[in-house]
Amino acid sequence: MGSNDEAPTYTPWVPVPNVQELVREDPLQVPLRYVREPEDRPKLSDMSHLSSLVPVIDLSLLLLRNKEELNKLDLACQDWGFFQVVNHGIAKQVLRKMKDAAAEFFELPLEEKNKYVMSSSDVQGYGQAYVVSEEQILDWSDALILLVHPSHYRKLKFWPKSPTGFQEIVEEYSNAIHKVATELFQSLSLIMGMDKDALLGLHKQLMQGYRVNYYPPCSKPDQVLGITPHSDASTITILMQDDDVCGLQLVHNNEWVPVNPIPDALVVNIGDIIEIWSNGKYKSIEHRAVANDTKARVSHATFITPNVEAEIEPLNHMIDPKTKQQIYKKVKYGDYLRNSMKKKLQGKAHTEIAKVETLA
Ligand SMILES: O=C(O)CCC(=O)C(=O)O
Ligand SMILES: [Fe+2]
Repeated sequence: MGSNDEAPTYTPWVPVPNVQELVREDPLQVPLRYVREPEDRPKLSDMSHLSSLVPVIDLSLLLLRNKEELNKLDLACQDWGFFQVVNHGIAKQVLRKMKDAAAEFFELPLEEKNKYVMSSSDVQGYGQAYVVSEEQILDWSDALILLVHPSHYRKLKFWPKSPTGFQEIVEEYSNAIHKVATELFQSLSLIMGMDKDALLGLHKQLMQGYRVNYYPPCSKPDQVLGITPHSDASTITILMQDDDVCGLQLVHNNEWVPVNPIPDALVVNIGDIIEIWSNGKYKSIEHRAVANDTKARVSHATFITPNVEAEIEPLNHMIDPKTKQQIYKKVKYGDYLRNSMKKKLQGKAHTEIAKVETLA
């Protein structure tokens, strides 16, 4: 990791094939290194009725400090670690422009996209992140990852110049998401028993990363995963999904529950850092994406995180005064992030570094 002024890098990654290109060459091939163990394969039976259970939060009500909505948020963070946000105030046109620009980018020829290819020692750029060994089973997806805030972390050489206006729309979309994130932080601060500005302050200087995931269609969707089950090493993640292609699933009561898109809504999930600050009261839930055999899916994840220099530990007032039991210990966010990025995605394994060891 570099000094305070340099963008985090952390890697190196093992280079692997471009999945979109594999499918372009032969839509029927599914190389063995993508095939999951039987117990990890998705059941593609229709579970979409469960999706309606995922909480839906109205941000305009949160901004009015509506008690019922704050209560709903509290339960969503405890029971689900996930919710969909409606009335978030971002113009449909901004969402549309971001979706169109990203879709156009992924349709470019490989040599054009490879102008922005992630080098093996970086987290920014176009490629396949979290591949750390030749042996690991690979995800059925490609991604473009950009650090957006703080702005001196931006490496503009990775910001696509094509399609025209891509950089401007990333900026506009990211600013709009940033506003939603800070508004959500106010309500999260309140339900965590703090002053409305407390969470933002705990970030020191907030970092924001943007990751566009591209999941090509797969001829054997029941044998692969678009993205391996994981929790996010963020404070919160704000995800924009396609309006008509499903794929995201979360764990709830030991079942994989799909999070089907509500048009123009945003999906928010609680990341590991809120789980740590709240000493486990609010959960960073494992999620994954499944592939389908008909249509490519694109998702846009914005990771909001503390500064690499910020020290993270359970908030005093969130530790039970009777038991004083602390699940997590103090960790520097940069160390936490570096640890999580040098491992393959594997559920919540990367959170162990912040756990208090318990005597067996
Ligand atoms: O594509 C999705 O729905 C999930 C993406 C995701 O979990 C991530 O980028 O961390
Ligand atoms: Fe995620």
